[in-house]
Amino acid sequence: MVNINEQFERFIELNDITVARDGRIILNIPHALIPADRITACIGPNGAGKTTLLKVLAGLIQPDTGSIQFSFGGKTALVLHHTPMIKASVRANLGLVRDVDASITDQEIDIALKQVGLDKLAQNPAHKLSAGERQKLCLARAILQKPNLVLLDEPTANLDPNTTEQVEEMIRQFNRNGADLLFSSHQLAQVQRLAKYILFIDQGEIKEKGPVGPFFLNPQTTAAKRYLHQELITE
Ligand SMILES: Nc1ncnc2c1ncn2[C@@H]1O[C@H](COP(=O)(O)OP(=O)(O)OP(=O)(O)O)[C@@H](O)[C@H]1O
Repeated sequence: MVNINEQFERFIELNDITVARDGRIILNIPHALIPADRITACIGPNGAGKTTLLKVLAGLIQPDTGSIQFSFGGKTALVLHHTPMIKASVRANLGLVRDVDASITDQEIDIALKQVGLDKLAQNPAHKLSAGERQKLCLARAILQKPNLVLLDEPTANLDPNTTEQVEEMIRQFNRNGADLLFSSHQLAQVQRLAKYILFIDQGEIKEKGPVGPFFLNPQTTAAKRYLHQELITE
């Protein structure tokens, strides 16, 4: 693992983290500082452990061993893809966020709907939304939680280029409004457009991390070199 004298304003410190499933260790992080003061991308092959890491950071999965410390408030919101919707309106689905924070007002819900461009669809049935609209609804849910750190699992998977651009702009807006983000992605061009920092995960381990530019120019590990090479020829 490469560590270039890193200093983060806000960070998450992981110590001795392991997650095992079916007798196999799927996440193994002896020690890592993960920045929470910028947009960070988590990349790596299928099955590397990216979603598992995001879920651990969001508190959705309890690791089998180890500890996690936030240097800040630690309020996170996790946006997964394939989030199920209840058979009710877009607005009602968004209102479910009150389970997390009962103080969220109707007015805040209206503002969030507008921010993600779903205000015209507010009364439509949420389970009939397109993939892109669904993702925007999930982003609105995250906005309403006023998190310090937003965790996004493949935020533009299965979205067309236009909707991808809209979602990317929402991510930037989130960041401009003061939230920092950690997202996983298989789209390296997107990673370069959005992220300042990279976590490269392979076989459940953070094999490499650092600023985006040097990582793409000069990856240090064989695993990262191989991954970048394969992704770039198929992208
Ligand atoms: N609940 C579970 N039970 C058994 N195995 C699991 C479970 N959750 C994850 N895994 C396994 O752990 C590994 C890491 O999964 P994870 O979803 O974190 O990978 P990923 O990097 O997000 O992959 P992808 O890019 O394909 O989404 C995979 O091999 C997966 O099959």
